[in-house]
Amino acid sequence: MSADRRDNEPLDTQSLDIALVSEHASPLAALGGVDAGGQNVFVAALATGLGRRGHRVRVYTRLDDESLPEQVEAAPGVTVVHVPAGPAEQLPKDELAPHMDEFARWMSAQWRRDGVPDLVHAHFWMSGMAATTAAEAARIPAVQTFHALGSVKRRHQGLADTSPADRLGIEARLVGQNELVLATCRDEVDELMGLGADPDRIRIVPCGVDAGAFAPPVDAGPRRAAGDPVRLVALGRMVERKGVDVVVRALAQVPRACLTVAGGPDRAVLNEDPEARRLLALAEEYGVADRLTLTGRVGRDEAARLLASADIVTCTPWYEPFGIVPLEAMACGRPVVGSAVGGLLDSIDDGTTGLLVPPRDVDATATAIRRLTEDPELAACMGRAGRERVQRLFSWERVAELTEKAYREALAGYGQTHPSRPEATRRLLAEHREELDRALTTLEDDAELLDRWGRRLSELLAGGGRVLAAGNGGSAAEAQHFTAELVGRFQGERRPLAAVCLSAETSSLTAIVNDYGADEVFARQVQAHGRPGDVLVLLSTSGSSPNVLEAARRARQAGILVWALTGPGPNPLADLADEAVCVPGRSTSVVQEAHLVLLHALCAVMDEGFNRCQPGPATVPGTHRTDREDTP
Ligand SMILES: O=C(CO)[C@@H](O)[C@H](O)[C@H](O)[C@H](O)COP(=O)(O)O
Ligand SMILES: [Zn+2]
Repeated sequence: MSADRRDNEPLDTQSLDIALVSEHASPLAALGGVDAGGQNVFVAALATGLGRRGHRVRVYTRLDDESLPEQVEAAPGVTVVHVPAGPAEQLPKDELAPHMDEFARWMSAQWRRDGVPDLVHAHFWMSGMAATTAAEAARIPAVQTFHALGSVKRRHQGLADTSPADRLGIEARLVGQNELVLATCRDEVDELMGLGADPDRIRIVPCGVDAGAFAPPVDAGPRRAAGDPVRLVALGRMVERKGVDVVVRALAQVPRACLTVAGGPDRAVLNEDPEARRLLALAEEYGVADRLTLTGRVGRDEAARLLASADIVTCTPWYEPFGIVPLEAMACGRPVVGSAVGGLLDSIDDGTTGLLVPPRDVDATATAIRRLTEDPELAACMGRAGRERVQRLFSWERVAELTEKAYREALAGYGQTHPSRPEATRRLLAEHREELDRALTTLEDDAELLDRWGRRLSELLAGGGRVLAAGNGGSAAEAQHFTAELVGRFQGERRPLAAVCLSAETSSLTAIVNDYGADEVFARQVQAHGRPGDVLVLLSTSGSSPNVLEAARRARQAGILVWALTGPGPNPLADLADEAVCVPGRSTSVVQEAHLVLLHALCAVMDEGFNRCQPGPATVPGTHRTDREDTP
């Protein structure tokens, strides 16, 4: 249900209809318990959390297997929608961007069919491409979580970065297009500002951890006898930037420690993995090979058990957008030695729940590990503080709550800058009225002149003289409106008066344009119909239309009085005319409307003067209706 349709419900409590877009990372992978990446877990936990808070959540993810149904009810209030965009097969992430337009079109059509959500929240830059396109068409706010930024990846990976070349530009554009950008940590806020983000439109919503699945061991007996080796655990993908080599090198300086590295490909093929081989070779080189174990891929339960079994969890990446492992380690009640980068700066409370060390600094890493191994009390205390910290700050419930708060702010902000259609029209009318009001107020300064014109007209017309009027476009209509008031009647009965609208003479106009050129259209008619002493009323908002200026010149040559109604002065027509009223309106429409008010006022003054010169009803034979006051 879109916000437009619920204007009466308070924005801070109504349940929301939310679209999450996660183009490559389906929450079903995480909800099904299959090994899933960080974004799958995040989107699944967020969707479930929002569903639990009473919102309707639709998660849009790419159909990458044609046997999948279009929609899956994934959790209470949560539907996963498979979007056909590109081939229905798994594609590398770097090949998905060209399919995002199709993704947006399909999603827009589905919204038209099944209801437009209140807002859309995209995860990762490519989802943002689809989400912002669909949001703009549906007039709803878009919110973006990048999870990882191309600029950071490029900085750290250089040529090894295989992202599409336009990723950085698109991320910078998304930063401006979204109502709010959700950063997962303070470090990301700085990165976003580097991309040009307005700090007022960034909110921090961290990643969360399931402190039920990741928990300290139930058996809390004595962990380690004096002299037992210290157990270090590192968990993560088997890639160089995770910096596990730093810990391998540090082992040489921490004689009693052994390191278990979990993650990467299946154990069976681990020795084909380049990073695994590099680590093993390094361990040989440093003489610590007997203290290094690589387990290969582990499931979630196994990962939780491993972390809980550690004395210290190490997490020493070169860079890390957020980093979920420190949260999982803290949830397991373990102290963490982590690099002082990215999200780790927020998740690890340095000196309280773990120790931060500069990235790629072997000596500092070894020192930190030794400090904790030499002081098991401190390590235990940090472990307890870590668990308390994740329960307080990094629960998925809190993530859902912070996200919901951001959504409501996005909706309120969007409501200010993108009012609903009737509201926008109401504002337009109010602004127009104000401008018109200002213009009409200044007309009161011209009361004396109008009065003079009115009296002059009544004398002229009573004495058999003639009024000519002309203008272009809207002003042509005003001119015609004016002459109709004179030839017909304005408010009361009187005889018909001689008034000709030159811009209403279609045959003459076309013939003159055709035979003499556009500048002559009014001038030639002035020559034809005007007599010395007559009045020519010329209307022009710009005061500079050549055909109107030419008419003014010709009239003055013929001894015809020229009165001009124009927009803001000075202008050429006002200069050429005998007298002019220049309306100080900014818009043409206000000037035109003010001209009509002026002409009606002129008719009123004229009628009043005319009736004084020639009192009594119309003297012209023929039928006339007295039940109507003003025909035009
Ligand atoms: O009514 C409008 C705009 O509100 C137009 O038709 C407008 O009158 C035309 O563009 C005229 O050609 C403008 O001429 P002028 O008022 O500058 O002499
Ligand atoms: Zn107009």
